[in-house]
Amino acid sequence: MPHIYETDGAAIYRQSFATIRAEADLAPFSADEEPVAVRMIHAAGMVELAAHIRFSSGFAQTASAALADGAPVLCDARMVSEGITRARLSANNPIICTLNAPPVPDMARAMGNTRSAAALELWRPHLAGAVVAIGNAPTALFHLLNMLEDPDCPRPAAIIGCPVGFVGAAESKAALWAAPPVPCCIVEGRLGGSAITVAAINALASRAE
Ligand SMILES: C/C1=C2N=C(/C=C3N=C(/C(C)=C4\N[C@@](C)([C@@H]5N=C1[C@](C)(CCC(=O)O)[C@H]5CC(=O)O)[C@@](C)(CC(=O)O)[C@@H]4CCC(=O)O)[C@@](C)(CC(=O)O)[C@@H]\3CCC(=O)O)C(C)(C)[C@@H]/2CCC(=O)O
Repeated sequence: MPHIYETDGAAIYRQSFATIRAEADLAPFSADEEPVAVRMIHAAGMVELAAHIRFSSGFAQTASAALADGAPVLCDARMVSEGITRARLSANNPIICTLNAPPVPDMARAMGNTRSAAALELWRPHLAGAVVAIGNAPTALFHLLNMLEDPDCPRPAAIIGCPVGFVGAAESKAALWAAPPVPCCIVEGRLGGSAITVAAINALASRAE
């Protein structure tokens, strides 16, 4: 007997989002934040994620407006940069991931840091007004926060800080949340990851359409 399953992509999305809205506690989110949270939950397949998502005041509006204005999206990993749905970005926004740029391994050795962190040094010319999407590397988020301690470092418009894992993820996000240099979104604790981060960008980009 062949397996019977839903084959209509739009119907699958409709059913997923209806399930999330029925099962997740979305009450803490504003009207601007809710579609972003729903899409992050969708990417994680986990309605309990809702309890760990935090938006600083004005984040969703600021990030959406920056995307609508053509802000670059700066990504820590290729998994993030490749996941962004280009068609949702109405302003042909540059999507930049410097992780695999040729100088990065030498820079990392010289800095005594990871490639993920060293790659952010190449963001400097693109940082002003950008939307930052960190979905993998805790060291990238820590390094960004250190860069932004310098008042001369250009400011991004908004930061999605959702690195995942057991070493530095919770701590880097707690540091961002404790003193956000610009509006930000985090997933508290060990949870996070590239897919959740991409989902947030894709939701914010859709709002800008
Ligand atoms: C310590 C690292 C962690 N990586 C995690 C999870 C995942 N990483 C994947 C992949 C394919 C990549 N991770 C690198 C970014 C690589 N990962 C690291 C680093 C060693 C250090 C980062 C940090 O601690 O901040 C980092 C290398 C570096 O020097 O910066 C990656 C570049 C490694 C590589 O392939 O060379 C690569 C990114 C590729 C890209 O997209 O551009 C995973 C898919 C794991 C796998 O391959 O099995 C997975 C993806 C998770 C996600 O959703 O993004 C952690 C868990 C973040 C971990 C840091 C914390 C910890 O608890 O260990």
